Amino acid sequence: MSNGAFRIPDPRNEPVLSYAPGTPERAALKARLAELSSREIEIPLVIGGREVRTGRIAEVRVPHRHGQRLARFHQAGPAEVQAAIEAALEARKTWSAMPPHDRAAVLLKAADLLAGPWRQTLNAATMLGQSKTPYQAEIDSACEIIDFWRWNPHFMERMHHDQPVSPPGQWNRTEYRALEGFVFAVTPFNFTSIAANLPTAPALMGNTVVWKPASSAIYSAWHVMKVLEAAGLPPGVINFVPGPGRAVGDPALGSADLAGLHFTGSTGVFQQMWRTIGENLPRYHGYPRIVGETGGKDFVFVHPSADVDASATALVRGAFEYQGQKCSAASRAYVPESLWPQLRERLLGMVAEIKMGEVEDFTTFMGAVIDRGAFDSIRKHIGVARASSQAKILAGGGCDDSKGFFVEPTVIETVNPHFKLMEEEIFGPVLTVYVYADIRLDEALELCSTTSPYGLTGAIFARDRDAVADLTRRLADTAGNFYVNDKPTGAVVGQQPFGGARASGTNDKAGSIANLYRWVSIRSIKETFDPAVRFEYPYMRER
Ligand SMILES: NC(=O)c1ccc[n+]([C@@H]2O[C@H](COP(=O)([O-])OP(=O)(O)OC[C@H]3O[C@@H](n4cnc5c(N)ncnc54)[C@H](O)[C@@H]3O)[C@@H](O)[C@H]2O)c1
Ligand SMILES: N[C@@H](CCC=O)C(=O)O
Repeated sequence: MSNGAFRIPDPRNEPVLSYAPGTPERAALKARLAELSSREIEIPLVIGGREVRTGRIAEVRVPHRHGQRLARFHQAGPAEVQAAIEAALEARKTWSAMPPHDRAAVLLKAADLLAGPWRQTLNAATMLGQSKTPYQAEIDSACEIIDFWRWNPHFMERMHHDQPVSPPGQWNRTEYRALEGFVFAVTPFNFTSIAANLPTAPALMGNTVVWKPASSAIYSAWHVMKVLEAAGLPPGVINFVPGPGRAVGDPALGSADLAGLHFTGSTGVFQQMWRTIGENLPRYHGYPRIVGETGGKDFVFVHPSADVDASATALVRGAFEYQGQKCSAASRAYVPESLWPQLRERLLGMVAEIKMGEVEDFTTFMGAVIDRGAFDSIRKHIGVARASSQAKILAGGGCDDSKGFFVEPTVIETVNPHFKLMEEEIFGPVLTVYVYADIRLDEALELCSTTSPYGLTGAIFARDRDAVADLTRRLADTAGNFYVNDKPTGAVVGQQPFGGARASGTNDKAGSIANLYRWVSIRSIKETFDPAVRFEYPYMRER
């Protein structure tokens, strides 16, 4: 493998299109939505570049109109996983040896295709398959993927430029080799961009990948695969193996050739996979790299000096955009009693204006939650609040699954800072607020820091600079992505590298050089130009 000599085009963030009335992108997106919605497709596995049909079929339905089937997809089992591993190992022989700029070119071209002719296909697929509004689709399935595919090549170039010193007579080199084996990428339903990044970041570094997308996001994942193929990704570099978690996960994690796991999803699944890897350790050729970004119980902490309108807006956007199904979503808030009457009025006023419905209606702010399982789990959590004397539902609380999986934006106030809904990830449009006495600010900060096991995102609102500095320091371990006077969602590649610690993951920051370092096995090469030809050292001489 050669590090090559090349210069990657300077990355820039893809502009977010507005989709305002009269814009060409709005017309193009509507047309694509109509086209995709009008026909059902069949989705195969892709192993070694070949489509594979297993006949073990599952369905993709539109979450906001579950009577509509979008696709039927074939599911992998152990035999197909084994075939995918073999295809990955075969492809590794040429892909890992390919000059890095050639590998980068595939992603750069895919980014251009997505910024251009493929943009509305992937946006429409994400809207239909995952119930995202045009804006939520645009920031995810267009801009964030394009950013990953432009910034990661730039980070790879920076990495390759990091070389050791060479004293006279020597040349020391650092070679950034691919891991030996295959990388298993396992992706969640809620971000098409994460589905695109988890297999492609290791692939960029020369690895070959077995990719298991989430069953509830197969439709957009399939289109990601098609963009990559259109960009010239060679067969076998990324193998697409949808299927039930364990049916795909167990044989992949049990393979002696497992070199890495690139996971995003829930904390429980990640911990189970880590345990399995630990148990399988004796059979692996090496120590698999484990990168996992998982759940959150993300907070907004409002200081008595905060701007009320800005705090309320951040709570609404942070808690309810994409139906609260972001790992970064604001799901607990700490508000001082001095501001609560005003803040509650602003918050509930905005919530009352939220329109929820079919996302093809461009006036909606929220769509449906992903599936029956999510709907039932969120409804159960709301039921806990309804049944408790320690909590009061201030807005929303309604759930309706007659046509789609709709859950109203829900605001709950609790007098118990350890109420279940202040501690557990719900992954739905539910915000729980704890009102603290202004004079007990210190205690409230301590609660904020220690209440949940997670450490993903958090936001503080304050105008007083001393307070900003103090809260930033005191909440240092609470969030891998920390926001001052902004909502805790919406990280941008190249601007706010994303990831959390504590139970939220390994914090390897997707879309950053830190993440790419996890997908290389460094070789140090020392070349001596004038090698020693006698074994004695000068101190051994008599004179
Ligand atoms: N921290 C982050 O960056 C981040 C980003 C997005 C989502 N998330 C988290 O993801 C969760 C929501 O996504 P989800 O519902 O898709 O998560 P999930 O854990 O249910 O599923 C994630 C993936 O793991 C697969 N899976 C499940 N069991 C498996 C097994 N035994 N072996 C192999 N694969 C298995 C699933 O099929 C899916 O592809 C939330 O907890 C959210 O906070 C975190
Ligand atoms: N990176 C996204 C969250 C990804 C998790 O779901 C954000 O910053 O809102």
